[in-house]
Amino acid sequence: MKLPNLNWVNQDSPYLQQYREGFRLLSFSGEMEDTFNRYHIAVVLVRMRWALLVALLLMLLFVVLDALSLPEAVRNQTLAIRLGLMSPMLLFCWLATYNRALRPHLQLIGGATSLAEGLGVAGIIWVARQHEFPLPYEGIILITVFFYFLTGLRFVTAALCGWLTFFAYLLVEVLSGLPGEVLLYNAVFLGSANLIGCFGCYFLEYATRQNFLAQGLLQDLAEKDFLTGLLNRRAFSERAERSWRQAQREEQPIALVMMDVDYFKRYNDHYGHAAGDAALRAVAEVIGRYARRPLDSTARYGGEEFVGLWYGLAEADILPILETLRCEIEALGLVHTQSDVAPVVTLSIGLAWLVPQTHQSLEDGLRLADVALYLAKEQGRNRVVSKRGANRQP
Ligand SMILES: Nc1nc2c(ncn2[C@@H]2O[C@H](COP(=O)(O)OP(=O)(O)OP(=O)(O)O)[C@@H](O)[C@H]2O)c(=O)[nH]1
Repeated sequence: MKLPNLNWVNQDSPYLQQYREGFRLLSFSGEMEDTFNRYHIAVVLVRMRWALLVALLLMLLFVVLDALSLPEAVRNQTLAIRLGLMSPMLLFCWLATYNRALRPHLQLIGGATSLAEGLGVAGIIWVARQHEFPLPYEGIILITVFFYFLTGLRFVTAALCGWLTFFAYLLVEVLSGLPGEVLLYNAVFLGSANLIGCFGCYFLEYATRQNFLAQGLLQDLAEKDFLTGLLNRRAFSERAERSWRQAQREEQPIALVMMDVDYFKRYNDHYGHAAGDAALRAVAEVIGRYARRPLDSTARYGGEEFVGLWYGLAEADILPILETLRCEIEALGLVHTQSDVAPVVTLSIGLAWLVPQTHQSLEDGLRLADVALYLAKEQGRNRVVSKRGANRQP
């Protein structure tokens, strides 16, 4: 798959790294595999549901067919396998697709169900051979196609089910004394069905993984600042709006923070643009570590300016956090001989702390944070200045 403009994706994006590493063995590294599992289940869920429902209906059709056409001895045992093992497993798996708690385990449940179906058909063939009833073996090919293409099983699970069923069938026929040349033909047909299934299933899963990475890359391209990997201004505004409205509903305080690297123009002029970029990345890496909760966010606002939102913290709690952040930037020790404040890169921080009122907008909050930042610059830089919004404390 060729994706355009990957240069504009943040180079630390895990999706980009995985894309470059490749995934021929159908496995992603670390946490990404877990994220993919959730994505994959969401992608195949509807197909899986329908496949299981159709399989259940077909099973009922075969029950009727068996009841009408098989001799009694074969019929009883066959119906016991269909109604005692195969149908309940299909039903359980189908119901599991509707249960949120079981959904993460659908590969396992689907694999166990598929194997039960495969071994069930092999069992039915065994029963028929014991009573010398000429039952056709093609049912096992039907089941094999079902494993690979309809159940939504991933390659490894589907292949495991397919080949275990294949060997179970061979064992049944060998023990039943099927003539060698017939056995050879059947084995070649069933083996071919498995091979076709393996190829198809591999490429299906490969394409699903490609789509997953492409979606991740597009999302990074749309939401992340390509230099620092923090959220960009637009994505920040979206998230901040959500947090802002929630704070209005729940009457919770919000800390809106503007941060600006001190004397950064001089830094650029003295050390060069590349060094400036590296400094911005280092500063952003620290800032990004300070917003870990779901409603908090930090972003690059533009140039050497960053913005942050912390939800539900009292002013007395957010101030020490920002002070620690400021100290951590100083402690990076990025030498800046041109700065009037310190011999290293420093950060000025403006905090607007407020409980958003219904008449106030996010822009009002950001303006207040900007005023606080201006004061921080005016008062000597490398400091945190706080401005409280004109509202009551919760
Ligand atoms: N290296 C690099 N520099 C950038 C980037 N974006 C903006 N800048 C530079 O950041 C500098 C911002 O300078 P000013 O806005 O004058 O502010 P300052 O020099 O930091 O001064 P104070 O904010 O008053 O402390 C400019 O020189 C921009 O060229 C970037 O992505 N990379």
